[in-house]
Amino acid sequence: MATGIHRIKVSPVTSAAGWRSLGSRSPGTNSNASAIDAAGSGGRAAITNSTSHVWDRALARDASTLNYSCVVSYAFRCPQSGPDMHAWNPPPPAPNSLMPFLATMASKANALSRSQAAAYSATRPRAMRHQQQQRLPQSHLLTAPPCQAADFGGALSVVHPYMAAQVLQPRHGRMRPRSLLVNAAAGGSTIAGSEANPMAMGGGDTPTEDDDDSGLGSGSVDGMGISMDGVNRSGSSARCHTDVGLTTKDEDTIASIVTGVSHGSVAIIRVSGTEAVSIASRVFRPGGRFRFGWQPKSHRVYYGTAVDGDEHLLDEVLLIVMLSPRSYTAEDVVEFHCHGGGVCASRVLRSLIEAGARPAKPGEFTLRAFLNGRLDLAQAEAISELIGARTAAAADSALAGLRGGVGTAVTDLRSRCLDVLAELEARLDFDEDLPSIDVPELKRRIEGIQAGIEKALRTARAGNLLRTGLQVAIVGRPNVGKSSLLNAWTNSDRAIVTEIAGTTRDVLEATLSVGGVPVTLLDTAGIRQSSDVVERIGVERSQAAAVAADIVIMVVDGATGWTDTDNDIFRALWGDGPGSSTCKVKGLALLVANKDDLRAPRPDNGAGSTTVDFGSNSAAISVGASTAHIHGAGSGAFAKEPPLPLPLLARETFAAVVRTSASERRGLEALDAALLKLVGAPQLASGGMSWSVNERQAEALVRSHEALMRLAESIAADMPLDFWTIDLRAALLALAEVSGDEVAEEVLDIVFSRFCIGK
Ligand SMILES: Nc1nc2c(ncn2[C@@H]2O[C@H](COP(=O)(O)OP(=O)(O)OP(=O)(O)O)[C@@H](O)[C@H]2O)c(=O)[nH]1
Ligand SMILES: [Mg+2]
Repeated sequence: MATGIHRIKVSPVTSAAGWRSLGSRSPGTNSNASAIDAAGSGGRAAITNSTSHVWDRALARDASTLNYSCVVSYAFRCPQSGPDMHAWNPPPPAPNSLMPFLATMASKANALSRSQAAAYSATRPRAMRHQQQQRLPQSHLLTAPPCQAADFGGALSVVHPYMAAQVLQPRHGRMRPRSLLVNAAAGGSTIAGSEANPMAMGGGDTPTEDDDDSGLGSGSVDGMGISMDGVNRSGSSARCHTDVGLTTKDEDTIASIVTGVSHGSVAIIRVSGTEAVSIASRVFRPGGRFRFGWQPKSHRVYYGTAVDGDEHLLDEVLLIVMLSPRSYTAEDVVEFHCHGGGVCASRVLRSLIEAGARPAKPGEFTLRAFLNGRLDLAQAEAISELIGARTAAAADSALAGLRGGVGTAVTDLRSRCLDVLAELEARLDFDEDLPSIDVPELKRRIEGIQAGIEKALRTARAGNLLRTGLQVAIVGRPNVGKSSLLNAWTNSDRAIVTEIAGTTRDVLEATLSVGGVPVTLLDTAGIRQSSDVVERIGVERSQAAAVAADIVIMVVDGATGWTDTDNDIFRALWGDGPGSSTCKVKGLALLVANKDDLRAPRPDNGAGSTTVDFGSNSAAISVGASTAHIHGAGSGAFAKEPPLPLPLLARETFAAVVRTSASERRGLEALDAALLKLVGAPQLASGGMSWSVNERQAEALVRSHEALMRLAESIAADMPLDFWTIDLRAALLALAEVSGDEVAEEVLDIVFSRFCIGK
């Protein structure tokens, strides 16, 4: 018994470090600690033996279940009568400040129809089996009148999270990680609720006057990761914090320049936190009619000046106030729009820091947005990707993620998993009451979820290509037209081109977008034996570039064909072919036969055409309206004699031969197509794409998929139901990591450390 709450803290699905970070706060110093203390010690101590059993088991069960359903269960009883009055030690802001919240929950619960209630009636946890005699009908459970203080007391029970999730839908955005689940069942009244999105309580993106005045949405409950902040309504809308307990969210007001450091005409400084307005007021001097008195209103722009502590003028500025929760961080935010160029913004920022703000750490604004429930983790990552996007397709993909693409897909998969879990749990709890499980149907549902995961995983490759791009090294002997090809492909004069062999000495970079994939082209020095020290170093660098590249394009002179020198270069790089111990190149390989314009016309293949012959694994595709053709081929070699006679090893190494004329800018479309086909992303060529999962998300999805595979094995082996639920919960947990509903502090650190300062 002594482990009630603490057992939850170290439950296998919850970051132990996360809970420790909450629990380590000294009791009484803040509402978190008070609430935990009340529930963890005082509350437990006050419960009678028989009820304690229910309490303890129910909490322990729900701690694991709820974690999977974005809900942290926090059952409590209010000190309405008897010794429970003393259970809250020290008395937290509850119950009075909790009442408006509970009233909201009750009215939401009341809104749920009886039929829905009946549908979920079987989902109550096993703990309630012990209460069957006193069990309230579900309709009663959900049609309790709005809560009054007197309604609390009596036996405790916990409502199944699945039902709780149905009871409360956030008005904005998605369900958030930390939720409240309260069910004080006795004396005829029951409240069931789950605080999902803090926005749902205190308003969201667009709070209405009603929201501000109702008093119902003002509180947030802080305990077990749920905030119970006092609400300051002086001029601002409700402030709702959800401390996820994973990364400690400090209460500092932070400031940073959020625009780039390069010279622009405007620089923006963002200040975020509870003191944002007061700190900004110490620096900002309003002009015009506000000169003699200024009470900032949300989402208004004010003109004025910024000053330092000695009232020295620093800059003329525009000030935008965005009060919580209608801001990027969901905190009070003030932005200073200064003159660009660095100096003005730096001086204003310094003044803000002297006035009490703290410099923001990298990614801290977005971290706060995540912690405050403004974004899920996948959306936060999408912001970082959007900022770093190098092509329009990459930006499109990041935008799709930012608008909830990944999160929505994963939420759907999770809710399907939860449906299955609820059914299994119900069989565990009420096996005598319910029909047995339809195993073939269950298998079908699990396969459906697996298919959904696989579909999400299929986006990973294209997403990765868009995010990281490709390094493509162009190698070959001198004078074959490598630099000319780079210039033609990038439509630039980046590289020096002369008829002198050995013109390029160093590795030269140029970027381009190939069907939306960001490509970094590396032009290299022509590879040959040389007594010239500088050229020798250049050749070494060429080889090093080829070794490190994702794709190596070897250029030969298409008019003269494959020569002995080409063969030497090929052997130096690929040795006895890919996979052999002598092969240095790790990436994929393409062969370009340049100077196609100089090639003598052949009866079967006019000089104006460009032919791409793929080796193994390629199907016939046509490349737009160009004259290029890509032929399917047999295994491991060109199906028919390629347009360029090659030794067998070369045929097996290069996935395709592309004929180009750099000087006439021909064959470049075919080169694009060959490159995209080589990396398996021809669909990107059509431009734009939907969301994609990143590496971290893909890894979690793979774990979820594996857990479902284990579940399928458990079913096939006719293992007990308990085993099935273990695997299903593991699958759910992995899915929760994608959106950040359950995520370790270290993961958050890694994700947000990738951001730059000011984001
Ligand atoms: N006719 C014709 N000439 C080309 C073509 N591509 C390049 N050339 C010419 O070939 C010569 C060498 O071109 P570069 O691009 O400098 O060749 P490179 O492979 O970079 O040579 P190095 O830098 O010395 O290794 C120049 O005179 C180009 O004008 C082509 O497609 N057709
Ligand atoms: Mg060159």
